[in-house]
Amino acid sequence: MSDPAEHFILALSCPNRPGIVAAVSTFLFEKGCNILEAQQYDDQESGRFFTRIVFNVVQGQATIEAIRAGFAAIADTFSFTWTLRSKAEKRRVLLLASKFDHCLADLLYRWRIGEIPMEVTGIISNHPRETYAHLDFDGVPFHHLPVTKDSKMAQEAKIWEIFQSTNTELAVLARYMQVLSDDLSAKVSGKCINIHHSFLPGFKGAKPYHQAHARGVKLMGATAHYVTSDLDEGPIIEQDVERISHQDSADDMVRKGRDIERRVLARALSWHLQDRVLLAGGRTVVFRD
Ligand SMILES: Nc1nc2c(c(=O)[nH]1)N[C@@H](CN(C=O)c1ccc(C(=O)N[C@@H](CCC(=O)O)C(=O)O)cc1)CN2
Repeated sequence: MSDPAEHFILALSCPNRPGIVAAVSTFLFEKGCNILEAQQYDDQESGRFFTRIVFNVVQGQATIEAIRAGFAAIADTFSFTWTLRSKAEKRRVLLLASKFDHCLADLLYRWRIGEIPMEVTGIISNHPRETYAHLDFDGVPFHHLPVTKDSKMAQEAKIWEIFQSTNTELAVLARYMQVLSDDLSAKVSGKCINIHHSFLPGFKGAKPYHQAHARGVKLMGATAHYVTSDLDEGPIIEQDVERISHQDSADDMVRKGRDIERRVLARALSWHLQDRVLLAGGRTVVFRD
């Protein structure tokens, strides 16, 4: 029997129609489950329904495996795209970074203090370990994978080999400054989050702060999005901005930008790991905490 203290997260989307909530809630009730949280959204534009339900088992002997097996029948009936997992399950995350380490350092700190529960399967960088001399990688394998135009395919093959061999579920580009090929982007589709250092759509590419400064913007920001083969075009998960002025130099913007990038990426990663982010075509539905 499942321990009532263990909470489970059901996240699903499907073509919208009457009876979805009734079918799901009745199934959970009949399995002795109690709904603890429920958020839902009807997307009129796409005609799709989205919901995230947190529940525990309070009556009967149902195990999560039995609940999963029983739910599959309903999922077929309603054409659900769904996930069901224990809230206690730590997802396996691979971190990638380049020269700038502020997002990597921030995620490692939040992980070590337990703010973001996850298993860090490794750190990959196209720069050597010395680049992060002041960071604590204790217990985390570090992979220095330099890359050039000629070695890109071979380097990406190593990234994918590490992703697969470590049973990684999510890659995080924590200011990893190499554009992933169409092939690798397809392989990690929906399983790779990038932090872009501007408020998209805005200044794309490797140097958005300098573009923003030259343009004289009064607001600057950062964007966390799923990675697709279209550079900086993936479904947006989270964004934030800060007001700046004519007194802010490009370097000031880079400094202020670090803080925005850190908090936006941490929020996006945390929500993804809690199954709060559901893909909706080229967009996302985010059931924030
Ligand atoms: N397939 C994708 N790959 C990556 C994305 C993405 O959206 N789709 N985002 C980037 C991150 N990024 C901006 O957020 C970015 C990084 C790097 C570049 C770029 O032009 N890089 C040059 C090399 C630069 C260098 O060596 O310093 C290049 O790759 O030729 C643009 C945008 C991560 N990958």
